[in-house]
Amino acid sequence: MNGRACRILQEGAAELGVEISDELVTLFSLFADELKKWNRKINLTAITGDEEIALKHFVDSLALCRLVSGDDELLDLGSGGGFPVLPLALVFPTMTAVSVDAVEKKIIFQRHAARLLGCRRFEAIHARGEDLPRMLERRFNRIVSRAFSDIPSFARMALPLLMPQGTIIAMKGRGGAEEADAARGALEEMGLTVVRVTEYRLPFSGDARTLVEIGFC
Ligand SMILES: C[S@@+](CC[C@H](N)C(=O)[O-])C[C@H]1O[C@@H](n2cnc3c(N)ncnc32)[C@H](O)[C@@H]1O
Repeated sequence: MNGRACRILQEGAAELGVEISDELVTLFSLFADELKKWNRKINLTAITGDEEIALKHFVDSLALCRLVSGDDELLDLGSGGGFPVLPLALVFPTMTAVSVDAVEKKIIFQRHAARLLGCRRFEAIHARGEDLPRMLERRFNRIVSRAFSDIPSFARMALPLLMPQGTIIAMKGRGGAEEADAARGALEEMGLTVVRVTEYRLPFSGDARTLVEIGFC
């Protein structure tokens, strides 16, 4: 990752209240290089430039840091090239992180990247989210997704995997608050409610972002 991208990562994360040490910058840089290398052969992401990766994948994913912790058992549904789960696993090495995607080559990339980056408490599973409750006994206290599906479909998929005190967090762009409002009826039918909606801007670009937190009624 070039010098400007490293600055975007560190300064952008700092704006979101996340400190990225020089050691972590090296790991993120390694991650970006592998993402670019694999992306030439398999389609992982449309975001391919260093600065864009730093901002739209890394900093964007790290906005979740304010809502998760190193004690969490986190599940990322529809994680693609590993977002937001791998940046979170890097910042919180004690977090137990499980990543799921329906496309096997993306999961193979994530396993490779996690090994390279030393994310020991990370597991990537090739599956459809709908099939997970039949495949896994374990449950999670944070279930997250970015650019995955509409809120009711995501919540329906996450619900059987959620611990009683847990929360579901949807990372949304502009219009996330309206989407959360429109989802309230469907969520109530599942025994869920919107706990909090946080609107903010992505550093540097100023793009609108929304975090929608959902919990049990
Ligand atoms: C638009 S991508 C977003 C990837 C990543 N979360 C990100 O923000 O960069 C959506 C991902 O969800 C995966 N996906 C779609 N439906 C799925 C399902 N039912 N179960 C698991 N993964 C699914 C796709 O394979 C794809 O990688």
